[in-house]
Amino acid sequence: MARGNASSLFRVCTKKINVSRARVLIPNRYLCSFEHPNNWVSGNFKFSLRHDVPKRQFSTSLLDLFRPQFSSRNPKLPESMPVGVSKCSSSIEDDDNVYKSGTSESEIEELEQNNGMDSEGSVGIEEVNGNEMPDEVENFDDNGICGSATIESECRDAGRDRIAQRNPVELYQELRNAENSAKVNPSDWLILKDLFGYFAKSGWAANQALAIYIGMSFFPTAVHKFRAFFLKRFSADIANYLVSLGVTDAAVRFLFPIFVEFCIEEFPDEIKRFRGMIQSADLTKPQTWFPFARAMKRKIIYHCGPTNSGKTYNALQRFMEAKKGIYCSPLRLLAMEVFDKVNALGVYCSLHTGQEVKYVPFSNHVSCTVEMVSTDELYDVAVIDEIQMMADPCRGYAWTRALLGLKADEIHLCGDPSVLNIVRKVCSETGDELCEKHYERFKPLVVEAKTLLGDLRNVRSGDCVVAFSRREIFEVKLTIEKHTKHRCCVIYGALPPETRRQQANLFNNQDNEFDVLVASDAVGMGLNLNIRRVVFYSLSKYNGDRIVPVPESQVKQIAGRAGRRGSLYPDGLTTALHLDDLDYLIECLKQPFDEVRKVGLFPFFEQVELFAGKLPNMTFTQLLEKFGENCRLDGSYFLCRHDHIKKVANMLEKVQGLSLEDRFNFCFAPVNIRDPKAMYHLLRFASSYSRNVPVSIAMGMPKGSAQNDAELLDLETRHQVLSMYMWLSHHFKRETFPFVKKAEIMATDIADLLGQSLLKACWKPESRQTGRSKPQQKKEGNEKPQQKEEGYERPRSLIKLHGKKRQDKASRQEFAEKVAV
Ligand SMILES: Nc1ncnc2c1ncn2[C@@H]1O[C@H](COP(=O)(O)OP(=O)(O)OP(=O)(O)O)[C@@H](O)[C@H]1O
Repeated sequence: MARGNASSLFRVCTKKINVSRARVLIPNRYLCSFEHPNNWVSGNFKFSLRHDVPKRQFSTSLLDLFRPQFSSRNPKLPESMPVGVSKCSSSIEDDDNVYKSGTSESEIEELEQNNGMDSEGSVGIEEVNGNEMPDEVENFDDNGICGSATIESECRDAGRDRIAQRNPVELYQELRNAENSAKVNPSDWLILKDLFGYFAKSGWAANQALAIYIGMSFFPTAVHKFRAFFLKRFSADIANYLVSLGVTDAAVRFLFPIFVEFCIEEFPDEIKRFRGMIQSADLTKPQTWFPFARAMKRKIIYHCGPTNSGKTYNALQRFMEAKKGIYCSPLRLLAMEVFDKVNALGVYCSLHTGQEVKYVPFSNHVSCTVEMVSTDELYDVAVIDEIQMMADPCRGYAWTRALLGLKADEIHLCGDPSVLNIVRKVCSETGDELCEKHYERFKPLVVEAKTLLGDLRNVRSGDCVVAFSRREIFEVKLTIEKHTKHRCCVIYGALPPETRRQQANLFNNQDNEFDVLVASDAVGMGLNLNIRRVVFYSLSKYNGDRIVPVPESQVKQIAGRAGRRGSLYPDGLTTALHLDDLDYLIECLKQPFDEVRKVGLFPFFEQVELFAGKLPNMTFTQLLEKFGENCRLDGSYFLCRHDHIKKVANMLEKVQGLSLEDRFNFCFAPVNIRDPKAMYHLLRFASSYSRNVPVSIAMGMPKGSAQNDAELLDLETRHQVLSMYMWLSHHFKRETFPFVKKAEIMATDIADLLGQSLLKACWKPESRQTGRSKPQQKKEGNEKPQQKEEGYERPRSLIKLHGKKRQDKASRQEFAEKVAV
């Protein structure tokens, strides 16, 4: 089931044991529901409990309310009302699947025979008309002559009306008490059978069934059993009525309340189970998860502006003035920077990241990564940097948690305006006071129209060339160093923070030949760099699935790194390598920030544990899957992506002896899931941990710095494994990870070796996964990648390709129109 779909399906307000009111919030815009039998209103449909039904959580007496709407005669119910059969669930299977489970076709065949049909299906009985002619009915035509056909049809209509108006609870009781079904002719029988097939596929009915906790996956089985029940017991007048409606939404709507009664009686266990599961996957009202923060009177100060406008500087001033403060960083690297900077200014500050805890004696301040924020401690001032990361598909939940849960009198948020509106909304829900401070860039960013004309020999001192893959970064470095006098530092995500800092210092320092920086998008946050000009090598990147244009917000963030106040180059410039990309670059910088409508959430372990209690015998991976499908969220939140968590969970399924909590925690370990070596080590760590034996590092130090790219990749992996070991030692029993000190030393040494290796790196890059080629961009038309004689492949402008595609389409259309004329 689509996650979004499931998440907002319904909310049921319960009152003690009985449900007094159920609100069905169905994302189907066509779906109408009712508050009053006689009012055709779109809105919520109310379930009211019969008080005479003891110990029942639901009753469809409430459905009396909307019985009239099921009548085809209800003038307020348009006959052709779009019921909006939605693609509600993958579990609404096709007919075959539906009827495979539960009662078999042979049972239905038996019923067919009971219904007077021989094996060939021919009629062997009289036709049934269950409606007795009402005595008082007299029907005369205009000439005063009694017309028997008219009377008959009128009587049938009256009978149908009676059925349409009847209480579904009574109808259900009648069905239940019936011993046999009435006899109908084969064509009517087929209609009835088809009707149930249609019912099982009805998105409307499946969605409505959720209100009584019949889950999407159970719905087809429930309908199937209901069909068997109904076909064994229906009365002639019900059959007549249904046949008159045909295989239509109106017939489904008529049957639905009877179906509800049937489900409540037949499936109490399934209903209870599903209800428990849904309630335990409730992520609505996340502000209520932090009662202590809610009890405080917090002041939120939003420092809102583009990059390089002094937001963090001002927030940090308040942080340092406070008696007790916390700074929450998006990166380990930035947490380290603030830790160093603040201590250097004489404010004792500790450091707390996933991998390390550096406690500075007498410190009241802490610089931490946002995931490590404590929502138990009290602070005077908290700073949450890069608050727009609340909308990050994977890590957004950490910012949301920090904003909702921090117990601080004053919380400073630094970020661009994209989440301003949603922060306003959150503050109105939490009751916090919000104060907005708007900033402008110190100096405007200037776009250089000339570009590098596709030639990397045009780089200049102070340039930062931005590429979006490790391979491209090394290709660019190689080319620049081969064909110019410049030397390049590199910064990319897989490098340890220490190495990134070392490379940044090398670049910032004017007393060496390293005057050009080649970096990935990792340069967009955290580092203070003396960049004169940001040059985009390309404006497209691989998003894990395919190659896409770099999002505007990211282009802005990266370009904004050029020209920092107080640096050698206070005036920032930006451009692209190719002229083709210039338009897109300008467009991105011109665009206002997109407004974010939803921010991330992820359940705490306790929530997953509660959920697991409702679904025993499920693997952890299945649990995560189910949680994702069934969790409920308010409109301003989304459930963060957890593919990587599921991948780790899946790998760890075979490890016996891990508790649910262990599994949950292991899944958050920082591991590159695309690196098989790192995954292997994680599996090894978990296996040792589960056996309660000391977890060994089982990895030696390399002999020296890397001589080629394969060795460089190996160093990167080794550092990641050590970093993971350190992380685990802080999240699990320390004694099980006794070699953490050794891991720290090794990690520092490897970071050094990486730094040394990068200084002399002049080799062709390799792929981390041997045998897996890099995703190829599909060739368009006759365009061939231009091969520069110097030996690097000219990156093709995806933006231009998109433009060209549009142009081609337009000219093809034009041509087709001309031909048509
Ligand atoms: N009032 C100030 N006095 C001195 N230096 C300042 C002042 N304000 C900002 N700076 C300096 O300007 C640079 C940019 O400031 P800051 O990092 O606060 O910007 P920002 O808007 O947070 O940017 P980003 O979003 O890129 O982090 C920093 O080097 C900072 O030290």
